[in-house]
Amino acid sequence: MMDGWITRRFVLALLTRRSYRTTITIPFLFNLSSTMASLEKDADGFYTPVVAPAPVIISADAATESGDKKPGVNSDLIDSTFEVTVTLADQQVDPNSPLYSVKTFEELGLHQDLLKGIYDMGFSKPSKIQERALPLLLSNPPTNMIGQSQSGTGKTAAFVLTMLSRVDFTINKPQALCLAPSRELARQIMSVVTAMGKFTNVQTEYAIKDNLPRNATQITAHIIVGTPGTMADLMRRRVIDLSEIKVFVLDEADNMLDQDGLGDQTLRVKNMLPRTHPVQIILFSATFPDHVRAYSSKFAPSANKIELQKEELSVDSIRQFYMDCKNAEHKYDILVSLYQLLTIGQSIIFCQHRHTADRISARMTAEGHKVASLHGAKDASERDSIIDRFREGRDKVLITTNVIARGIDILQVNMVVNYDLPLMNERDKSADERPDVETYIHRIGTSPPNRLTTGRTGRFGRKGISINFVHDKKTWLQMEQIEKALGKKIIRIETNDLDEMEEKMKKALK
Ligand SMILES: Nc1ncnc2c1ncn2[C@@H]1O[C@H](COP(=O)(O)OP(=O)(O)OP(=O)(O)O)[C@@H](O)[C@H]1O
Repeated sequence: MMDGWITRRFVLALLTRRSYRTTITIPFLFNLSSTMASLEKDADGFYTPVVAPAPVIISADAATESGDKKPGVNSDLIDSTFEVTVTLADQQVDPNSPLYSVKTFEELGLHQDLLKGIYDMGFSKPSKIQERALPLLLSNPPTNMIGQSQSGTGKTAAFVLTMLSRVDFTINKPQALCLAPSRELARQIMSVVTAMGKFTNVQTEYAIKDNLPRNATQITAHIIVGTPGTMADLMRRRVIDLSEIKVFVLDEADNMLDQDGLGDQTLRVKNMLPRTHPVQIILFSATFPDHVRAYSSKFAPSANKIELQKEELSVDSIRQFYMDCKNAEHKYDILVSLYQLLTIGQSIIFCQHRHTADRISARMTAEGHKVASLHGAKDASERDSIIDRFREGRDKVLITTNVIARGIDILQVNMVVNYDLPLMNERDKSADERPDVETYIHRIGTSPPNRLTTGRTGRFGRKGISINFVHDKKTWLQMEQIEKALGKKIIRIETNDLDEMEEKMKKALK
């Protein structure tokens, strides 16, 4: 299913392409209408529209900034063509107030220890989304936030900074909770918490499987990052004292709220939050399909909304290829023949099933290739060491399932292979064989290498390519649907001409 929002953006982008390149701003009428009407789930589980107040929409300019770069830092993140749309919850306030935009971290009035942490991470100034999101996230009284921007635009840093700045370090109780869809992503987020909080006294704890002893009685850490099932369990057993919780963050929020996926667990966590005082709810994701978008407004009521969109979304796109394999077995042969290319940088191979990932990795290993496989059936410590080895570059090829399709930030990854295309039925265990376009976007990203970052490939202006394997009419049609939804041609590469294949790919990676 394609997010209509992205399709509309695409059409709009085509119509207004010149404007995007200038400082002219374009109010997003489509978004206006989608935020004005939210949906409510009725007893049968269907969504019906309820009318919400019209938002005030302000747009930041779309100018590309120049100069003021700190060499060696992720400057693409800072200097990018962009469009930010802010929808303020409080319609009485002046949306053009400079209070709602900052150009430096100093303007945010952060504690010196936090500023030190930020600079120590090499950040010289806020990214585009941070410029607009941070003043809103940090303002008092705390207001909920629903934020959407592509992978790698600085969302994690924004919500981590919010959690850290709201913690009272003199109180040894949990004060911020953050949920992510996988332990790998929770660990990645925690690494940002510890890096940014390096000069503070922040205490942290994981709420991920097998991290705490079963008989753990009390967590006193200030910030807890985890996955929804384990977080809910620790809350239910009162291992987490909730009395001082001030912030509740969902990363990859659309995934976390999806009724067919983690939605129930996430809701359980939310329902256990204290009602004695307000808790700031922060939702961030790169994608918000329409049905989740509506639900998210109920989950985080009266939220400020912020969206950042790069002009290239779905228009130019990352280099995407497909290979027409003869049958399922031929996919394996092709993958093996790609091995040299896969190890130029690092690669992630996505499969539909855990057993496929294991089978391919066992066969490739037996044939002398060095690959690793990671999926949800592996035990916790094994998962940690596999992703750590991959992060450190000790393994170059990772064969996996959708478990790490979202949010994993590994700079060296420049190739993604969709050994199996992502399908809707992987999300909801249904018989729905339509392609899952959101997951596809998360797996590979969809913009060209010159955007600030993409999904797993091409982050920070590095080049990246994706290759889709199709092997019959059904898979070909599924890929065609993805192609149509993204509005970008996926180029065929012959599977019988290895030299041409290598040449094309090397050229794409240059
Ligand atoms: N202000 C900044 N200046 C420089 N680098 C930054 C800044 N903010 C974030 N980064 C870096 O940019 C990269 C992407 O940021 P971050 O992980 O916060 O993005 P994201 O939008 O959360 O991505 P994803 O959707 O994939 O989780 C990280 O390596 C981070 O350290």
